[in-house]
Amino acid sequence: EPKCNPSQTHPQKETMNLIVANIPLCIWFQANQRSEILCGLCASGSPEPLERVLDVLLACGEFSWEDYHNVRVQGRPLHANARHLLDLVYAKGEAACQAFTEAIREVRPEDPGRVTGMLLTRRPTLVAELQSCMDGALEALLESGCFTHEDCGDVRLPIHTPSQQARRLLDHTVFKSFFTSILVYLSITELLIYQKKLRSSVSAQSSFLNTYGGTGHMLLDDIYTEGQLELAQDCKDQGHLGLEDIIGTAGNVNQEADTVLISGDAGSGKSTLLQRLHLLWARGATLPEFVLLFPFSCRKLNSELNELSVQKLLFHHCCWPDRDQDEIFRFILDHPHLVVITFDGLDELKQSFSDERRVCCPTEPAPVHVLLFNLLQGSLLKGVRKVVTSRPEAVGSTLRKHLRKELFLKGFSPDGINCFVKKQHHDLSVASKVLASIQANTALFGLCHSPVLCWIVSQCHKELLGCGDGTPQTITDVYLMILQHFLQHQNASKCSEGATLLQEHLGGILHLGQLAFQGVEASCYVFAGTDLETCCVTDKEICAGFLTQSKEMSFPQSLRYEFLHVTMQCFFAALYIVLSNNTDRSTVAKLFEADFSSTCFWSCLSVDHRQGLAENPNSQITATFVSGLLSQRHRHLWLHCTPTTTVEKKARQVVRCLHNGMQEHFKSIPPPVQCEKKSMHAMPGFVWLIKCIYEMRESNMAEEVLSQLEVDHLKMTYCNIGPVECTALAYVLKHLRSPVGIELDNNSVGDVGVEQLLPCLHICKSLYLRNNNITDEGIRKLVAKGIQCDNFQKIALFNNRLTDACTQHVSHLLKTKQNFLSLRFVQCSWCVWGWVKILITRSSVFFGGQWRGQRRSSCPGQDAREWHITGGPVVSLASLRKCSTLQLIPLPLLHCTRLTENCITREGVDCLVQALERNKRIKSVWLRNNHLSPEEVVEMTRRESRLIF
Ligand SMILES: Nc1ncnc2c1ncn2[C@@H]1O[C@H](COP(=O)(O)OP(=O)(O)OP(=O)(O)O)[C@@H](O)[C@H]1O
Repeated sequence: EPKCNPSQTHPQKETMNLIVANIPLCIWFQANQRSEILCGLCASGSPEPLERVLDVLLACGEFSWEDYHNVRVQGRPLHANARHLLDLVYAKGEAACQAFTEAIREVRPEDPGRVTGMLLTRRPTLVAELQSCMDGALEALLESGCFTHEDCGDVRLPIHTPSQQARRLLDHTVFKSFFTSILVYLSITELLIYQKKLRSSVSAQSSFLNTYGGTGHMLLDDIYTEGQLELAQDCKDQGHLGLEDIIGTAGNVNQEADTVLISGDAGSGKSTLLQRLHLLWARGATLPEFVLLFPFSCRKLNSELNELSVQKLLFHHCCWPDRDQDEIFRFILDHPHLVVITFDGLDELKQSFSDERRVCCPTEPAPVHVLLFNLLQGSLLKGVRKVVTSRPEAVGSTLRKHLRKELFLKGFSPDGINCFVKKQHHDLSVASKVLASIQANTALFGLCHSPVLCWIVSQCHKELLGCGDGTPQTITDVYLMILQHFLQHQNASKCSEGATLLQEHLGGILHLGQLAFQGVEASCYVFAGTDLETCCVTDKEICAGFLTQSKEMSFPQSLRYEFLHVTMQCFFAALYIVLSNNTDRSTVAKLFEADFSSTCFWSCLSVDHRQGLAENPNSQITATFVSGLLSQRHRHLWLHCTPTTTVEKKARQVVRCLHNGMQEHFKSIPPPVQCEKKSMHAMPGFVWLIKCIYEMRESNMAEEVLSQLEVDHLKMTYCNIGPVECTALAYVLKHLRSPVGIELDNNSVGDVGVEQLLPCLHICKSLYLRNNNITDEGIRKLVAKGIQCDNFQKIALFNNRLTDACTQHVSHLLKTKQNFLSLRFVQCSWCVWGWVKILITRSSVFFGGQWRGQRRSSCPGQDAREWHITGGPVVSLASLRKCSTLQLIPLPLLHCTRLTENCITREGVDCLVQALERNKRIKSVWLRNNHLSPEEVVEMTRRESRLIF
């Protein structure tokens, strides 16, 4: 066996260096490195590193189950298993070696020699130290699962003296995992005590949900509902992602980077997701491999004006070690991969990300944002895993290059909405009424995909159930509902509504509005008592429900407040803009300036002031609310609050801004290249303007704004379009004068979004919905409407969640709509019979990559050769020779091996020959091992030389 001397430089580190040095992998695998890799995999005595490498190799497909079992032979010594693994990897060639090195990087095993070595060299001192903390050490080992009760009993045997017990414990540790060694190490230092303190403080901070602050406490455990978390990169078959995947290996794109980004829209649940992660870590229920977790909120970091070192930042802002600060920090520096730091709400930081100022020394003080940026880049605390959340608008390319991976949080799924409402209302009859009311209004159902809106809607169930036909349609409607809800709470005895209610509370609304407005202006979301005084916010207004006390660790003495949610702050800022006479006349215009860097308040700042400051996505949300509040539908509410002429003037300003904003986009459309269609590639700002127009819900205005849009094709790929945006798009685009192609690939349209798009299907020539999480139900609704729309002639649905069940709708569409031109499906989970059903209908159908898709999705674990494409289906394939555009035949058949071993009979080959007569593009068709006699093979080869038997 190779000798593993813990005091030497660790072989795994060497391995890493080699990988970095890019030595050809096969050479690297040859004998001279072998013993070092072996030692790296086995030095801890635990099979864990080897097993984790195997997990990665299995997951990436380099190893089959057979390989796995060949390596992991129970009862065989660990070194023998590891040797077998190396042999196998080497035998498999370069690709496997590559995957193996990646796997080692993924697993990045701790330097076990270092810790076990430390236990060895410090053995005499440890024996002495352990005697005084034996109980704590055993408790921790038992709790973590590293020791069993028998192990503890063995250590504790009464025949042993205390020093013998300590020695026994150390002896046991040598044969256990690396984590056991770490725990023993923690036990004799202050670390274990610090970890406990940190866990309990993280648990205390994350047990309750903030939004319920003013309306009663809600335990996170009782209300947490899983949201839809997806990898940003186009990862096929990624399936459902959970909390552990945030740090897990799935979707890693830059192995050298430490930072994972979770992006999502306002209210999509990013903070709540992190809160859940913190709570579960504090309980030891997730990320057990991380010894310390430090949670930060960027919103709160804004108020730290002193320069700090990283050590101070961690200890001062998260949890203060009562003793041995330096030793604990040393542990963090020495074992970075056992530590996670989370930063919630990067978009709320006053400064935008920059990698210009480098700080590499952990004791060097620097402004907090500089520390944060250096942590994210890995210049500080390299190896510590960082998880950061942000709105997508606030993430630029400079940060992206430092990301290990990016995940998108897309709010609740339809099932999630169901589950959340039931958790919110224990009375089942109320829950079902609320759900029925939400489902009856598809616009509202779309809105409820956003957790914050779902929370408001279900919080205001009385208002919701009492509003008859007038249920909320827009985001502004939902926020007006909660405004009314809280105001009515204050009016317990009186029963005023609408305009009267607002008039009665105008003073309070303006005070809170001013606070919110100034906050949005200055990217300030936490308010001190003095801020409240400046805006004359009274105690009664504080208790009205819109504000909640901030859980600020660094200012425990002084009370600080936040709005229930930042979108609530934007709503109050919008109310202030609409109702106050004290705002600048140009406020509305500035709010709508389309270019983000010159939006709103941003442009009020001098250039010097702007430098380094973050852009403010909350201005756009405020602008959306201003549009809604100034719409015709809501103007009656302000009758008694502010002169009608002022409101009308502001409304005209909004309309003008929207009009101008759209014109800017239209002007950016390049003239069409010869023979190509005129196409507009919309930016997220365009979608935002569409949402503002929808909030106003004024048909004339929408029609007028769109009258100047002359394009054949509207491309809105990667624009973060979900059901809410689809509602707005359909409302606005239905006013287009001539039919267009609408490309919505790579968004989160889903079935609910598809339903929302139906009102504009009549002006839609083609609809591209690739990669949009659409199921058969969505297709059913799309087809039902599509067959009534003359212009609708083309649909692309690659990479959705379609099964065989939807093929009947597709064939119905093809049969019913004689003018349907093109249907594009790739990577759908259809089995071959589903395809056949469509194939036998008429049309030009593009089936590129279909076989691959089937193999991956609908027949997991099966090879294409196992499909039974018998004579019947081939007849159907052949029948397609009558089609006008024969795009489909060449593609699947070009991969000719695909028809090998498919039980094809003479009848099938006959049809194939006829089809091939019309198709000269196919060079060869492999038909080996089908159901043909030797005579039939000879005959067919004579008839068609491209057939290979
Ligand atoms: N997974 C969830 N389960 C239950 N409720 C949730 C969940 N996610 C969000 N919510 C509700 O929605 C509210 C807003 O969510 P959260 O603050 O997490 O969104 P966010 O994406 O961080 O928003 P922002 O970007 O504006 O900070 C929460 O306070 C909570 O009431």
